[in-house]
Amino acid sequence: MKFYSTKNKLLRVSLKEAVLTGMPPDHGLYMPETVPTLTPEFLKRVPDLPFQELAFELARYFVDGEISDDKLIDLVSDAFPFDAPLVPLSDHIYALELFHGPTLAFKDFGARFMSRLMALFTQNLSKELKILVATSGDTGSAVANGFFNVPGIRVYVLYPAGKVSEIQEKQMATLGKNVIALKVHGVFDDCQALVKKALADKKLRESFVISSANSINIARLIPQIFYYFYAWAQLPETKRDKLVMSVPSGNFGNLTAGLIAKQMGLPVDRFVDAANRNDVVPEYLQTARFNPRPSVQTISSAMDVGNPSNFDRILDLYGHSHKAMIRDIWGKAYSDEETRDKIRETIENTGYLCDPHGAVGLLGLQEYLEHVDNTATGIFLETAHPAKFKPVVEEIIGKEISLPERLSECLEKPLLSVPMENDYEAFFGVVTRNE
Ligand SMILES: N[C@@H](CCOP(=O)(O)O)C(=O)O
Repeated sequence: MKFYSTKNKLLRVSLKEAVLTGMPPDHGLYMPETVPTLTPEFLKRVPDLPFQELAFELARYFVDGEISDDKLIDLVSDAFPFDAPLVPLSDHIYALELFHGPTLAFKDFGARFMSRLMALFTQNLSKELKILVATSGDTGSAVANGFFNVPGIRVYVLYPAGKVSEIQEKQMATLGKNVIALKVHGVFDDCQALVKKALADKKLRESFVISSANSINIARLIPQIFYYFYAWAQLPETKRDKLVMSVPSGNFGNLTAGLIAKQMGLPVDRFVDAANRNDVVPEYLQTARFNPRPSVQTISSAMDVGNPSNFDRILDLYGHSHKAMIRDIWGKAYSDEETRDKIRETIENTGYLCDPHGAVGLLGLQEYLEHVDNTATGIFLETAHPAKFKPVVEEIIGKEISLPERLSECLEKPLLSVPMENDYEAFFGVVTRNE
């Protein structure tokens, strides 16, 4: 399988090159040259496959010819020692819990797969690999955890000062060693712009091997395809025919992975793009105008993205046709007030505690099922554990929630982050410094 740039379909590279460079030199994004189509026989087998086996079977299409089956089996077994259970909230609404990994967010799927892939691809590399990552909360923690202590790799995590939860900050900024946390005076989009500028910087590229662990890197998206199939497979057979999946969205890597899964043959009728007040994509879906703008802070902070990177991939998947895109995606944005009410109402009515991101997903799903199509079964993605947003969630439900042990461990440790201005020269200086 080769990967092309969304800016130039003639530019084709191997998976290794796509993963180790993160982004094509023309500032596009890498896409698989063909989206593999699954046979009906394969789909029939999917419900019988444990997650790791399903991950192996699906990953094979993308790593074709570059990683042996033996190595790939080891990679997926090591990357995914946790589950992604589907939890019913009613007879037609289900939560896909993606927070059972070490940092309690869906980003663990992408970060752990990617770190192992990169470790394989850099085995004979004489230089250190520098991974640059911008985060509004969850990516940073998952990447820091996934790459911590990996020999030959140094990670630079850029996060916006004061705009991630206390727990997220502790998760990414207390590790030290090969994980350098940079607390940037700015918003997430500033961090992302610094990373993209560095990836395109010829001077840096000449001296170092540089890549990104954000969802601009195709290695983050491939493993996210797996859990869409796994979710569908966990539904009772009678409910698998007409499915709607609601994806809380920020940088749109998660939704892009779902759309690729649909093109591969996942029987999903439509996706819901559930957004917070950072609503440039729902706005595009409604108006056909894409108007990126600075992000605003919300209680679903990991989705505070004003210029989502993966929108270009979604455009590419639909041949830049708005008409084609809205056949597959319906989008809506929700306020913090609506998110708070949804968390409160859901725990009161069903006993299920959503995190703010999952609550946005549930809001979108319920509105879709009530007003667009009431005959479908719905799954919303519960992307993070509610304890990651403890103060916000406790204030909403009016009672304390306990912290899973793997979260409380890092709370005792001191923050090691380095403050940094939103300034490329400052970032360049940090990345080029000899540690
Ligand atoms: N939601 C993100 C923002 C970065 O997105 P990514 O999917 O491109 O890594 C976060 O939690 O940091």
